[in-house]
Amino acid sequence: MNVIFRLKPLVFHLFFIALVVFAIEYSEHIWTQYFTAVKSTALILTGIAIILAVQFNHSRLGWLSLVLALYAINQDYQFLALSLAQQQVFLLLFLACIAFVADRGVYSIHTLYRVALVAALYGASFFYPALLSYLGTVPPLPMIVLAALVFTLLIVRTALSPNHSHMAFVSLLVVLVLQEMHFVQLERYSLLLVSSVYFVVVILIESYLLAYRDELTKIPTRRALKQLSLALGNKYTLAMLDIDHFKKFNDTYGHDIGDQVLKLVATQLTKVRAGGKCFRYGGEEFTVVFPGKDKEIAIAELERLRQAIQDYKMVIRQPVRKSKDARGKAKTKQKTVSITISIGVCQKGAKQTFDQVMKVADEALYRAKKKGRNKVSE
Ligand SMILES: Nc1nc2c(ncn2[C@@H]2O[C@H](COP(=O)(O)OP(=O)(O)OP(=O)(O)O)[C@@H](O)[C@H]2O)c(=O)[nH]1
Repeated sequence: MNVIFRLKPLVFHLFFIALVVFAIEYSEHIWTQYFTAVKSTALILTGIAIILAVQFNHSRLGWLSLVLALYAINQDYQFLALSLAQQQVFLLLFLACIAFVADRGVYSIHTLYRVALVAALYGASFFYPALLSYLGTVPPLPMIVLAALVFTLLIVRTALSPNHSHMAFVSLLVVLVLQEMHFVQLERYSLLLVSSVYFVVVILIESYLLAYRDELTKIPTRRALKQLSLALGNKYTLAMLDIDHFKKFNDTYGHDIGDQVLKLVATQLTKVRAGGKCFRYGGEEFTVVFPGKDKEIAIAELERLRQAIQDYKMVIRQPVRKSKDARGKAKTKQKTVSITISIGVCQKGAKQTFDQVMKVADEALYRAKKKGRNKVSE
């Protein structure tokens, strides 16, 4: 179930690339008159994709753009000395490998490793037909089998680490297979156009998420809160939330369990109703903003959240010191703990700036702590 949830954004990727592919395919007859313009546009966009990939540390998408550009240019100049089948094998193998290496800076030794990888895959695809005839199998079945294998690998990789780059690899593979099966018939430069537009979008989305979404809790960051503050009207209520005795929790159970607590609280906060928007302000502090809402509505909702977090029983596994089970593994015991949060609320007053509203909410939070914690204060 969790795996399906992780792969959910892949549907949007496939939908987006299908849209771009079919839009280009169905307008290709118009474009053919301007083929030189299509070529130049595809190459320019590939250049932009590569520059963005290098700039925003998405080198794998940069490498993929470069390989696709070589694949397209090879149509005119045949410098790769590979048959069509060999080129397809090369692309499939490259997709499989690039998904399993990390994004690395271009000005590092890793660039040499990537060049070596490309050279090794070139060799592998060169000898692929010889290998097939040695094994006695007949194309094109092995190509489809290879594609299915690579597809499985990419899906596993995406499920393990569901980022947009991995989803882009899967989507591109789907397009290549559809192309191979003649469901779509894009010119190579049109394919390059599709992939470069797609990669630019993916790099921009990834960079946006990096800046505006918290890596640990996956909720918007303080920077996103600042952004929202510029768009808020004159009426809103803001709450500052802080986990109680979090330092003690960290010291007792360790930083990893502390991180789990942060994730748990964030998950509960994302269930906020009444139009509330939650943010990780920093450390163990969160902010919830209710645009257009009076504080009475916000307080009722915050009370509900406070109660929900208090009622949630978190199970912690702790190693029992020096005890081992029959297989020699360290024994663990389970413990259930409750987390509580304190909340300070402020409704924007006339002429109050966003920073002033935050300051007042922070002072209210301080009072909630003083009153014994696990409280909403205004
Ligand atoms: N595990 C983990 N701990 C963090 C993170 N960010 C901040 N902290 C810890 O949060 C703790 C904050 O502690 P304090 O500010 O003293 O507050 P507190 O212990 O919650 O006490 P009260 O707020 O008074 O109830 C510190 O120990 C930080 O190390 C994080 O991302 N992960």
